[in-house]
Amino acid sequence: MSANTEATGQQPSATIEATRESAFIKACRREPVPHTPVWFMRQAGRSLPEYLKVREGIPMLESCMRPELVAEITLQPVRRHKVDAAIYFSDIVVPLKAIGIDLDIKPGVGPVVANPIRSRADLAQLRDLTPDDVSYVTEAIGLLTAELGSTPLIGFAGAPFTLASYLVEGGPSRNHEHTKALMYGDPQLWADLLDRLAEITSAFLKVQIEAGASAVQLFDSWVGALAPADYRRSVMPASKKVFDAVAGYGVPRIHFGVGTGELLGLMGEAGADVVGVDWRVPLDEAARRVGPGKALQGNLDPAILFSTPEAVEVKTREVLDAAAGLEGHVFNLGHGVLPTTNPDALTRLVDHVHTQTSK
Ligand SMILES: Cc1c2[nH]c(c1CCC(=O)O)Cc1[nH]c(c(CCC(=O)O)c1C)Cc1[nH]c(c(CCC(=O)O)c1C)Cc1[nH]c(c(C)c1CCC(=O)O)C2
Repeated sequence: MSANTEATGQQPSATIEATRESAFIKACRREPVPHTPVWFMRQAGRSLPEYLKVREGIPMLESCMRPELVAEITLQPVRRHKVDAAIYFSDIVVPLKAIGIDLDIKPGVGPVVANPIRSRADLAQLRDLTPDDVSYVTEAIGLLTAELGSTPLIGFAGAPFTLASYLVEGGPSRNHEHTKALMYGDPQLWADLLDRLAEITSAFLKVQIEAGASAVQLFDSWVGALAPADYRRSVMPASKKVFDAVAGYGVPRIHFGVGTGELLGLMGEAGADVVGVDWRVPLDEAARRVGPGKALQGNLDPAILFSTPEAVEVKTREVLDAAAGLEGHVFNLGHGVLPTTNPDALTRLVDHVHTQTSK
């Protein structure tokens, strides 16, 4: 293990202190809250006209490397919607770009990798990530925490499986055929690939926490493609390595994937403090699957926001009722905000959850 991915067990930074009493951090820690905290995956982005304006003419990856722009985009949904946490504006492929992988984010498509990783020789593309590779992240988080005060900033990274899926397929994939071919056909190469990605991901999360992020979310968006036995054997060790690497900081660790109803218990076991749930499994049932000692995050269907305000309130009530007996609940959508969502529906939803749950 390289020096920069060892758990440090450092004292909490000033930012961790400043945000400790926030509803979001308290819910993650399963402590009593003044109201149910709310944030949205993909809350910064194309649903906001102010985002489209500042991004005009700037390619996605370039925008992730400009600290002032990152700070502005990250703050936009906090100002507009009054969400309880900010999420750092970036993308899961940013650390891969930072270590020199030839990739781009194509509008309307997603990450596209020039030279997919499918052989042992291809592994040489993956070198260690150092803080110097992502100095713009440290700089942007410094700007952000100064602005955010007691509002927590969530740092994030892609989990080893989801990153591997982009690297092996060469781009977005519905069936993950090359990824699964490698996973089943060359288990040792697969394990080595995921272990390298776990090292890079751990280093990237540490940079964010040391710069001032007061929680982290590991996105394993596409891992729902796997059966539990395969997850346990071929993915969980690498995800666990990431969670273990940042355990010493004491910041809440959130783990999220889509279509992961059958994996929720294992995803908690991998080391998360908070398990993210998509809209397919009600939160009370998710709590039974995850077991005690974890908070849950979720899980309103993002598509419901295209319906009437009354329908949104009915579905929100269902989520809050299912969450009533949980040890800790962070309200979120079951996946990211869809790009054509009316931002007013999001603002209304934050206010509605706050008023419905205020003690
Ligand atoms: C799988 C995944 C990716 N990126 C991410 C994931 C995991 C979350 C998930 O499951 O949705 C994570 C991500 N990507 C982005 C964020 C921003 C922070 C936030 O507000 O949540 C986060 C957390 C910005 C982005 N990442 C991307 C955009 C759109 C680019 C643009 O605005 O031009 C944004 C705002 C590009 C991207 N990057 C990726 C996809 C699928 C896309 C969308 C492609 C498209 O529809 O254009 C890969």
